[in-house]
Amino acid sequence: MNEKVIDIHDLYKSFGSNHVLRGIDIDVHKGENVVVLGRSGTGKSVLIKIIAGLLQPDAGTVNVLGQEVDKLDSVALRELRLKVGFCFQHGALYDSMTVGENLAFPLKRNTPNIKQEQVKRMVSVVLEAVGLAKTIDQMPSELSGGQRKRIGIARTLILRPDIMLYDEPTAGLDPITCTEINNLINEVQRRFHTSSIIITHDLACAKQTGDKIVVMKEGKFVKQGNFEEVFSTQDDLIKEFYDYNFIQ
Ligand SMILES: Nc1ncnc2c1ncn2[C@@H]1O[C@H](COP(=O)(O)OP(=O)(O)OP(=O)(O)O)[C@@H](O)[C@H]1O
Repeated sequence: MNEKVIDIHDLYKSFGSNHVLRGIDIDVHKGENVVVLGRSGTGKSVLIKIIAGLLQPDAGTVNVLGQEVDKLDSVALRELRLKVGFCFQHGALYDSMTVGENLAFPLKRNTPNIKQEQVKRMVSVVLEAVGLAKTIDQMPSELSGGQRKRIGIARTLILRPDIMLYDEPTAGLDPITCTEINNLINEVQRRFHTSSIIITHDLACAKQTGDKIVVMKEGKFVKQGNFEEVFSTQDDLIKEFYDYNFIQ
């Protein structure tokens, strides 16, 4: 786990007078799952949008897979984005397409000459990887919340990204389904050798998926380490966060 796939130093981002990120340092090594834990509005989504090149930083360096994201031209940025998979909170599936069509869509858009046979094969590989092979002809509206999340992950995986960015992967799910999604995140890490940033305010998700956890408050990281290291502290900020999750 030595190679760094994400290396961020002294990152700042404001929207007008709203100073969202105030000097963030973070690195993610190859094959590592890093959880960014923080309450609503602390800037977690802004952070991963900057990593994905969807937002520009105001100051600091953002190196992703050896490239400075904010210095890339549009062609290079597009290429980099293919290697950085963004799993949106609500799956972002097209309601008018079947599951199979939803999965084929990013493949066809990014590799226009791809053969239909190969599309079929890759769709079935990712569907099988998320445990939903039987849903291929179903519409998204027929799926449960947990199934939609799984299909959202499959749709990101189909482009075989090196990095997965998960935005609140367990939001709105019951505890058992949360555990299933957390297991899937770990399975994706093992099977597809991805490195991940998982942003969440769910402590169970952090505990189950995080090789490293960073706790974010008001645009800064206030603590980092493995779960036990982070939560063994008497620090009021951390205790407040633990209490907020009601798992003592
Ligand atoms: N494009 C934008 N323009 C203006 N302000 C923004 C923009 N994106 C985010 N913000 C602001 O940045 C702050 C942090 O938002 P962000 O979505 O990163 O929080 P979060 O920690 O991910 O919270 P949540 O868990 O609720 O998603 C908020 O005050 C939000 O209003």
